[in-house]
Amino acid sequence: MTSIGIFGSMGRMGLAIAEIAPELGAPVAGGCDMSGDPNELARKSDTLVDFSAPAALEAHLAAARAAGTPIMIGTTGLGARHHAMIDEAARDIAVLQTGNTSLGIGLLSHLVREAAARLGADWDIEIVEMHHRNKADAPSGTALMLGEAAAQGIGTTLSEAGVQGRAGLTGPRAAGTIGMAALRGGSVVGDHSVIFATAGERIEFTHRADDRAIFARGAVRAALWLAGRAPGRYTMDQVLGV
Ligand SMILES: NC(=O)C1=CN([C@@H]2O[C@H](COP(=O)(O)OP(=O)(O)OC[C@H]3O[C@@H](n4cnc5c(N)ncnc54)[C@H](OP(=O)(O)O)[C@@H]3O)[C@@H](O)[C@H]2O)C=CC1
Ligand SMILES: O=C(O)C1=N[C@H](C(=O)O)C[C@H](O)C1
Repeated sequence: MTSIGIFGSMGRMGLAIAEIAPELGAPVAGGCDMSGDPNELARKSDTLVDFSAPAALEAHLAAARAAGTPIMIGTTGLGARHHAMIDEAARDIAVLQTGNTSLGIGLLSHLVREAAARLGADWDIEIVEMHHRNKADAPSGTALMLGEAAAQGIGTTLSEAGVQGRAGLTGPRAAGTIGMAALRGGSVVGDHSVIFATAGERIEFTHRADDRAIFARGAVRAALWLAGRAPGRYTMDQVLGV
């Protein structure tokens, strides 16, 4: 049996993963949070998941690398610096990072890319997400993934086309942009809508997460899939086969 070590084990996601992993045949080797030794956890685990915070990523990757243990990273709010660290670690171990481990979002990313490519330049693209009041980062990692998929569909990148929130005298909407808005409140697990709007009609793709179990299941599946893989950076598409 392949054992899983959990970085961020006492958090919302860490607890959900600890509950689901044994049901999927993976015993939990242990967990680690602000206190605890990442190196010890990496050594005693066959595969790792990280649902903690960007500030912890460097230490978690170093521990995984030193132990030669694959790692699935679900933490969001990562910047270019963090992605460079992940690329570097992927030279020595199998690594997968994604802002959303659910099957629904895996499929939705493809649908959004396809819709953006087929609808063409006269359709405006807007992304709205809502999460619980305790979420630390905005926009969500998922919104950024969906934004990147839409940007690919229209032949650009999110850093070129993205517009984060709007306020004040913004003037008319600039053509070819992808607007993003983040709402926070209550206990919302995670809602994402991608809206395609043109004169006289609108298409809306919405995914609603009702339970963190969907993320936990995907994370465990990905971590098990990574076990025994050659070093490299893998994607959730490869795990889900969507
Ligand atoms: N990819 C996906 O599918 C999903 C990704 N996420 C992402 O996962 C992350 C965690 O979410 P969630 O579980 O809701 O958050 P929580 O705040 O509930 O949990 C975070 C955990 O990480 C630990 N932690 C925080 N900072 C550090 C640090 N510097 N070093 C070590 N451990 C640390 C916390 O420990 P302590 O209690 O000691 O502070 C806590 O156990 C977020 O980035 C979130 O966006 C969430 C859901 C799905
Ligand atoms: O913090 C959360 O809760 C979630 N974070 C991920 C994100 O940033 O997209 C995934 C999910 O939406 C829940």
